[in-house]
Amino acid sequence: MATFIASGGRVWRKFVKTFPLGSNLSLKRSPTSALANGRLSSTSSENVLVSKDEKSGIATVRMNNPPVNSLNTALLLSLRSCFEELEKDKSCRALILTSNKPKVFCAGLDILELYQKSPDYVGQFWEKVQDMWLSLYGSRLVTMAAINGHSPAGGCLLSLACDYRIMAEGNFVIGLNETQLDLVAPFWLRQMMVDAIGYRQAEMALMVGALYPSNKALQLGLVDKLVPIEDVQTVAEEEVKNWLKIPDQARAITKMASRKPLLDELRKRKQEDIQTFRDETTRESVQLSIQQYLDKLKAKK
Ligand SMILES: CCCCCCCCCC/C=C\CC(=O)SCCNC(=O)CCNC(=O)[C@H](O)C(C)(C)COP(=O)(O)OP(=O)(O)OC[C@H]1O[C@@H](n2cnc3c(N)ncnc32)[C@H](O)[C@@H]1OP(=O)(O)O
Repeated sequence: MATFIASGGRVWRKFVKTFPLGSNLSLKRSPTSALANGRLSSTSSENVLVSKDEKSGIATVRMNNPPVNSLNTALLLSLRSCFEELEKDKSCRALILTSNKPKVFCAGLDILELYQKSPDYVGQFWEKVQDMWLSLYGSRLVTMAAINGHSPAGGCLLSLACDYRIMAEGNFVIGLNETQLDLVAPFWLRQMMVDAIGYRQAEMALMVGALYPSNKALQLGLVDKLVPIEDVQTVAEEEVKNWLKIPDQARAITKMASRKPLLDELRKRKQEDIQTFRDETTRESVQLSIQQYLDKLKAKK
């Protein structure tokens, strides 16, 4: 269903569309955004909320998968559908990725999707991670991560796939802590880390599974800007507008020129990457580490 809503001088396109596994993509206003002056509608089952300002062509994509936006199958499918939908939309020029629940941007992969599942299941799950990443990292749009909270592991993956990262100041962490779960970040994730912070720092960070507080992440270049949490969205919108002063075509071609080798490499090695993931995550010792990690998370309370 698609309707157009005119409000406050801007035209809002609103539609609610059902994606596989019952996840929804809806275009609606965000409660805190300066771009937001459309009509608000919501249902509790929506795991991705999207608002798009037709005039500027800036879309805000809010992950809405309580409590911590862990990337389960449904959220991965919704994110991919959403990125592809915006990619096809000729009037869309930029995408801001953020969390609908401040304080946690994304807790990474849903660990339960990796625990006590069949090799086929985890293989299919991993392909959804790959496909979501291919659509975000390979996007022609300006992509901005508005990291309004913790961003470990898969949350860091999402952030690194964007063109620019703005993070909330304070006691929030970001990084690739895979080794702490006895997991090994795949080559395409490791490469993004190297590209962001350089070989030596990435090598150390990946080996020890480091999670950095936001000020250290800024110092390393893992994020590009730190702002108070309440300003993350506004500053992201301002930053996007600066980027949009550059002609889209030249910017997008330049982006593709630098990202194509890694995109092509994953496309070529997709099945091998899935096989590795299947074999490793279902290994008994890794299952035990995942179980211990889950227990640790629960015991936190
Ligand atoms: C050669 C070998 C190749 C092998 C291939 C391996 C491939 C590697 C894949 C690489 C990519 C990504 C890997 C991952 O993303 S793994 C996930 C890692 N994530 C984390 O370590 C984060 C864990 N969570 C936290 O640290 C905290 O939750 C938080 C994000 C800091 C938020 O803290 P909070 O205090 O606000 O919330 P908290 O009480 O901890 O959590 C609330 C409930 O949510 C549950 N939960 C948290 N995170 C996850 C998660 N990632 N998956 C599933 N469930 C999660 C938590 O247990 C609480 O549940 P409950 O309320 O107690 O029931």
